[in-house]
Amino acid sequence: MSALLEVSGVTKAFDGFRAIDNLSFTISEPELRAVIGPNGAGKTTFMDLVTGKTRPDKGTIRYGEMSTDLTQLSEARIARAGIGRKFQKPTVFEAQTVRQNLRLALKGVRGPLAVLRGRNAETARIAALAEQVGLQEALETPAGILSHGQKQWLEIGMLLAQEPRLLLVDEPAAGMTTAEREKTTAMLVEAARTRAVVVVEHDMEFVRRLGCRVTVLHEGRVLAEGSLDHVVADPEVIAVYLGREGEAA
Ligand SMILES: Nc1ncnc2c1ncn2[C@@H]1O[C@H](COP(=O)(O)OP(=O)(O)OP(=O)(O)O)[C@@H](O)[C@H]1O
Repeated sequence: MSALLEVSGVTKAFDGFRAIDNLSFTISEPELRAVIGPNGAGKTTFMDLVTGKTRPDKGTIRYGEMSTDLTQLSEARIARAGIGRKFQKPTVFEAQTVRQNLRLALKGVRGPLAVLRGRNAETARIAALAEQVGLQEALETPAGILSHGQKQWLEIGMLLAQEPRLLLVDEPAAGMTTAEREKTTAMLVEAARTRAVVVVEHDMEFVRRLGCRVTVLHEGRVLAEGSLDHVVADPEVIAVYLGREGEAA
């Protein structure tokens, strides 16, 4: 395990308000990491900064062996460097089948996999991806009639087709049934065996099942980090996050 992403002293303010405030933390490769925190903690802004959608006012985001500073790269360059992002809402091509969606995703493959040629190799790769996301029985199904959970899995499959080194996933469990959540957990755990996967999630049960290191953000900074048991026992985390959720319940 070595550092793949190193966020150092990153600050981003909107109209004087610091959404990210001198944020520093590291993600290893491979690793599965959960990022949690109350509304407005800066989770989305963090992902926007890593993917180049937003530029920081200060700080660096170093990535890969060459410690490339992502804050200097365009969104397209960052994506080509192997950083994939899954937004909360699935964005699959509804009129296309699962197979066609996966085929389209493979067309955008970067690097050594671009040499993947011939129908057999492509068919095998699509079958493997479909199996990875539990859609092997649905290859000829139009994406539009998949369940919400299946659409999310298809999109995860489409991202995996791009062989990302770092995959950012925003609230994958939202709107899923319990059975779907369990399958999603297994999928993310498996994907993180060979890459870094960062999951932003509100659902604590889901985070518990991921069984990974957890980073708690609050007011744009790391409030606590460690196992879920460690962070949920932290008095500051209880005060700003768990306590608040408890009140809302
Ligand atoms: N483009 C923007 N302009 C102004 N303020 C912004 C902008 N983007 C984010 N913010 C503010 O920055 C803070 C952090 O927002 P962010 O969306 O990153 O939090 P979050 O942890 O993802 O919250 P949630 O869990 O609600 O999605 C919030 O107070 C938000 O209102």
